[in-house]
Amino acid sequence: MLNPNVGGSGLYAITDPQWLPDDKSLLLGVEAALEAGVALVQYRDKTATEATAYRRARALQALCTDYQVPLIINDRLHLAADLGLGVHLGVSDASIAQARRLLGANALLGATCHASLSRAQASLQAGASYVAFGRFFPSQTKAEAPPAELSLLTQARQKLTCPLVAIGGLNVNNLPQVQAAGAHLLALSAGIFAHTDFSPTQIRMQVTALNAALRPAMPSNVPHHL
Ligand SMILES: Cc1ncc(COP(=O)(O)OP(=O)(O)O)c(N)n1
Ligand SMILES: Cc1ncsc1CCOP(=O)(O)O
Ligand SMILES: [Mg+2]
Repeated sequence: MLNPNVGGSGLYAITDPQWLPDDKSLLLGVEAALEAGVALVQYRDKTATEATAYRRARALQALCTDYQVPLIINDRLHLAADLGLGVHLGVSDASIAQARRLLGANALLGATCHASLSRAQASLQAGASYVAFGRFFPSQTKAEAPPAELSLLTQARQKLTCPLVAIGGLNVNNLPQVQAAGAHLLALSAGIFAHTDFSPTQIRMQVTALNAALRPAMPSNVPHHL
């Protein structure tokens, strides 16, 4: 279920060790985002060892459970399986079909589709719960991510009935146009967590400002699949 605080169309907070480098900043940062209202959290950490990733994911799982917000693991399918969590997979990761088999019918499975509607359709056929397009703007977190045009979201909205995630360089200024183009979920990493001096207060204020920039969801905007 999506967080009712954000009415079914909301923020998807993605962690990154660039912005949240240790256990303490990760947990305080994500808790601040949860307090201010995010619909989904993704634990994305390319550099942690398996043991560290397990410890951090376990702690995030407890935190997200308290706030009744789903936690999704990036890339690490077996970690997701060990903890009974969902997973987000890209073109170079494990396949959606394999993840669906391993994680079962109820797991949240996200698929990166860059700028490809046909990849989105194939991912949904294979069992994805949502599809993610982008990057739509230059990203500090992942500068090399392939670009996509906002009109793709409008086309996807006409062709697909699943929740649509937009990612890449989103911020309080461009959020309204990304939502207006058709995104249900707005995925941000730097736009939530990157600050010169780490501060949960800043993160809380940032998420509050992002939510204020979002138009309330109309009933037809609410994705029913999450
Ligand atoms: C919500 C969301 N969308 C896209 C991505 C990117 O996934 P991927 O292409 O596998 O790249 P990495 O994140 O693994 O670098 C994502 N993580 N989340
Ligand atoms: C993982 C990923 N995939 C495409 S852009 C991106 C990073 C998103 O982070 P930011 O919101 O900081 O651009
Ligand atoms: Mg990946």
